[in-house]
Amino acid sequence: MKILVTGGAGYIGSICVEILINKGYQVVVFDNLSEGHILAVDPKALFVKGDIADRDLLFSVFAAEKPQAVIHFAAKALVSESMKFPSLYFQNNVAYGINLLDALVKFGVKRIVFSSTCSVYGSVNRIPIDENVSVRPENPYGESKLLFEKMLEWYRKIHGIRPVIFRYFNAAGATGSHGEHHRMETHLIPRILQVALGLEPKIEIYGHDYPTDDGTAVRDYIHVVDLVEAHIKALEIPFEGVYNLGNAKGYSVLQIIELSRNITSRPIPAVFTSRRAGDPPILVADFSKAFKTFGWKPKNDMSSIIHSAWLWHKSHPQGYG
Ligand SMILES: NC(=O)c1ccc[n+]([C@@H]2O[C@H](COP(=O)([O-])OP(=O)(O)OC[C@H]3O[C@@H](n4cnc5c(N)ncnc54)[C@H](O)[C@@H]3O)[C@@H](O)[C@H]2O)c1
Ligand SMILES: O=c1ccn([C@@H]2O[C@H](COP(=O)(O)OP(=O)(O)O[C@H]3O[C@H](CO)[C@@H](O)[C@H](O)[C@H]3O)[C@@H](O)[C@H]2O)c(=O)[nH]1
Repeated sequence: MKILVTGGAGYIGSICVEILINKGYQVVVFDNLSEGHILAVDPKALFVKGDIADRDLLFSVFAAEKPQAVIHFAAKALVSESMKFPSLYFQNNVAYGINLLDALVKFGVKRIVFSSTCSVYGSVNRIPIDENVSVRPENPYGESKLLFEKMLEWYRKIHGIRPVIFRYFNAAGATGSHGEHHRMETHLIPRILQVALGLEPKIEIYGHDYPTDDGTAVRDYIHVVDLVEAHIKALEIPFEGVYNLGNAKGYSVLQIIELSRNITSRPIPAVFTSRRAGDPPILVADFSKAFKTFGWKPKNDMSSIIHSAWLWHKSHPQGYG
């Protein structure tokens, strides 16, 4: 089976490509390298440097390669950036995405797996969050993902596309060869590990007045390999719909720092600063719909997530260079 992976040079996409190739899939990666890295792309995949804004190039790749399914990771994916530059998010994640949806229709590709996010929920009263909780995004990033979900639903009704929408909670962790490397790293775990490696002096904790046990924000971290397993199931089993993917366990920023100190045996200095705009206080998944529908559940706990990330950061202190 041949799969087109948009954003396959990025963090989650490159690990998905690695695992797809190991399982014997043929893979075409389509990525503009705005954030991803060519060295993150498995050499057994066909790599096309392109932007999903480029409708002609995208259509020519569909015509030449005839993929049977698409996994759509390509996106701008930072909550904080979206609070400064909403236009980037609506353009990249919504407007340009229309080219991809039209390509599915034109070339008769029915299957698309879409990377959505728990940011569609915003601040919620009920924890853990299941898929029936009302969606009220609190940042343009979450809104842009919700808009793409809605477009998928219309293409499903009108064109018979069979979408699977995965709302990931916080992806983290690494494989032996692939890990998280963003040019301007903003994510909590890689930043903590940069401090552990001595590349940064301290970790800033954004906010200590949240309505949580220790006052810092709580997230549900999910191992990237567990996320990828759900995508493989979506290629192998004909289910559709919207599914939360998380660990169903919340960890505060302080708890993540403490666990990282234990795992790395490094001191990891930390300081409190103000809240980051757009960040909800608590996001924790109820993933029982995914379990009931296609038998998915995460295998990795918080310690193994941080441990795998630590091994990768130690062996790749400059990431992909
Ligand atoms: N990392 C998380 O915790 C998380 C959580 C929820 C959802 N997601 C979603 O998962 C997906 C992957 O996230 P990630 O953390 O790997 O991000 P990433 O930034 O590492 O990867 C995104 C990739 O898409 C590429 N890209 C961006 N815009 C493009 C365009 N217009 N045309 C072609 N390529 C383009 C980038 O170069 C990059 O390689 C995103 O859609 C993100 O919204 C991520
Ligand atoms: O230096 C830092 C970095 C982060 N945080 C906090 O740590 C938590 C996690 O932040 P981060 O790792 O940046 O992830 P999120 O902002 O939660 O966003 C990620 O997780 C979302 C799902 O929750 C995805 O949709 C996004 O694409 C992905 O970037 C948040 O409360 C941040 O305020 C800090 O306190 N200090």
